[in-house]
Amino acid sequence: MAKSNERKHRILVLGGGPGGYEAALAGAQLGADVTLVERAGVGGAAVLTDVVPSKSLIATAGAVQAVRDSGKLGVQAFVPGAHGKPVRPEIAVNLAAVNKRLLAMAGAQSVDMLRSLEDAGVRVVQGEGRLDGHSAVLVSTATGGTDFDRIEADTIVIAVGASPRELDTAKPDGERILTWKQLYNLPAIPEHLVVVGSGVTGAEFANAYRTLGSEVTLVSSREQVLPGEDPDAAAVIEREFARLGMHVMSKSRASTVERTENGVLVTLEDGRTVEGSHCLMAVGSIPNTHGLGLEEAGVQVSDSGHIKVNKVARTNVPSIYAAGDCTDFFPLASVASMQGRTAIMHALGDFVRPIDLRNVSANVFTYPEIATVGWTEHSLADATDVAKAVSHTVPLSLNPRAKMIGFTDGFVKLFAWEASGTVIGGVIVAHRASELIFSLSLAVEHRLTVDQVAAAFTVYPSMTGAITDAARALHRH
Ligand SMILES: Cc1cc2nc3c(=O)[nH]c(=O)nc-3n(C[C@H](O)[C@H](O)[C@H](O)COP(=O)(O)OP(=O)(O)OC[C@H]3O[C@@H](n4cnc5c(N)ncnc54)[C@H](O)[C@@H]3O)c2cc1C
Ligand SMILES: NC(=O)c1ccc[n+]([C@@H]2O[C@H](COP(=O)([O-])OP(=O)(O)OC[C@H]3O[C@@H](n4cnc5c(N)ncnc54)[C@H](O)[C@@H]3O)[C@@H](O)[C@H]2O)c1
Repeated sequence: MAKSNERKHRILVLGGGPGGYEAALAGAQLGADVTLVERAGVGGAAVLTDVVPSKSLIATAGAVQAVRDSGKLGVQAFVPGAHGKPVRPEIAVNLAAVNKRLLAMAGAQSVDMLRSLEDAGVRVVQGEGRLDGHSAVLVSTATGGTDFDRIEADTIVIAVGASPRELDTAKPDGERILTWKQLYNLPAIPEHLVVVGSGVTGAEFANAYRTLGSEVTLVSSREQVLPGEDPDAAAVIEREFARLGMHVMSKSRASTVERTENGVLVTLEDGRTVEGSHCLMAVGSIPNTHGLGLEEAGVQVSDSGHIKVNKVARTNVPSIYAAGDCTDFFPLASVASMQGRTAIMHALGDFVRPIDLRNVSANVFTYPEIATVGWTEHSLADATDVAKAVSHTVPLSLNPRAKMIGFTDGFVKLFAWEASGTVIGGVIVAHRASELIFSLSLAVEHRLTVDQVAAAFTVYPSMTGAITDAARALHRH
């Protein structure tokens, strides 16, 4: 903490998403003089267009799915039809109301976060920032607009996020050909949504819109959807997509997407075509680092434009740190926040723990969800100089709680070093897996052994029972 006659450490944060927000709060907490420059709204893309709206839409899809699934538990809904014959009521989703709800929620969360920053003493400047050397930022009204401020700082944290990647041959028009940021203007459920890209974004939206009532075609460039995920988990999701009646076109790349009179025409590289009413482009993101003055400031970026940072979020320029999707770390809100906080702790000489990407937990919000932490099947297969690992999978069809509540599609898979029994990773495919993975995150972070995990009590009956079952199965004499 600075004494009253000392000049405070000046921190300038560029971008108010999870990375920048957390950096600014940490700086204020440690007594620094903090300014945050944000061009759109505090909370960033995470709150305004990406995580919050998408997970709220998915919550609505989950409610629809729960009503549909309730039949399995003996719940029936009938209304009297013609001649008193009972008929099943249809589920109707009012997308305009859903979108209104989620955009209002995102806006309110952004305002709450702005207030928290201001209450903490952070100065928030609305404008577009770019570096002016390695210890100042120029702020303008917009890209190419009028500069109205120049702010000097001892430490700069760049947390400018990323934007949807656009293909020249499939330009989004905001009406029929859409990025995920433009989905929330849809007045009604699209009749037939063609989703291009089967990464996490594509899979989550394809699942949600299918459940909400759209016909959905998923154009997937790979053999299996969700190529970055555990192959057994991706297989469960593919089965679920098939059960939902989604058309998944594997090993198919879209080459062009065009408007037709009433919809869209997607042409694949092999010449096949798919017609739909709308197309969602989910082909990845590009970092918002162009035109930021990084090169002039001497900051190293990768070929893809991501800022290179170390485990304490520092770039090669000592006064400049970077956090979140604009860096070469994992593009997750949780990682962005951790990097933002770590950057400030390091810059101000506080206790800092380098970020270990190996321990990050993540979740794909499909139905069922896929939650992961630590080493995966892919990373173990790619690593050459590591000890031998073992794994055990418990299908949820064997778990009493899963059977009772009717969610048996999924499993718990645990990875451990064979010699020591240390838990090194896990995959949970289950309803609300995101809420179950934390116990495995603790085990991985604190290097618990399978026997230590197995020794903890779980509630009977519970889904977490499958975690201790898997740990018990990995016991070595
Ligand atoms: C559809 C979708 C769903 C997702 N769901 C999840 C999820 O469930 N969980 C999860 O952990 N992650 C999720 N992610 C990833 C998550 O959104 C990102 O990892 C997160 O937003 C990164 O935070 P950030 O701070 O780096 O950037 P952002 O949230 O992108 O914020 C960057 C901010 O910087 C501002 N900015 C940019 N350039 C400038 C400039 N020159 N001057 C001033 N301000 C500027 C922007 O306006 C923006 O507000 C999802 C991503 C997508 C696309
Ligand atoms: N639940 C979450 O936490 C969540 C949700 C969404 C995104 N994210 C984050 O965002 C990251 C990026 O995910 P993403 O899905 O947006 O991008 P991605 O880059 O992971 O996936 C894009 C996919 O599109 C495919 N593709 C590219 N061009 C294509 C074409 N012409 N035709 C067909 N397919 C094509 C690529 O092969 C790739 O599989 C994730 O790794 C994750 O970290 C997280």
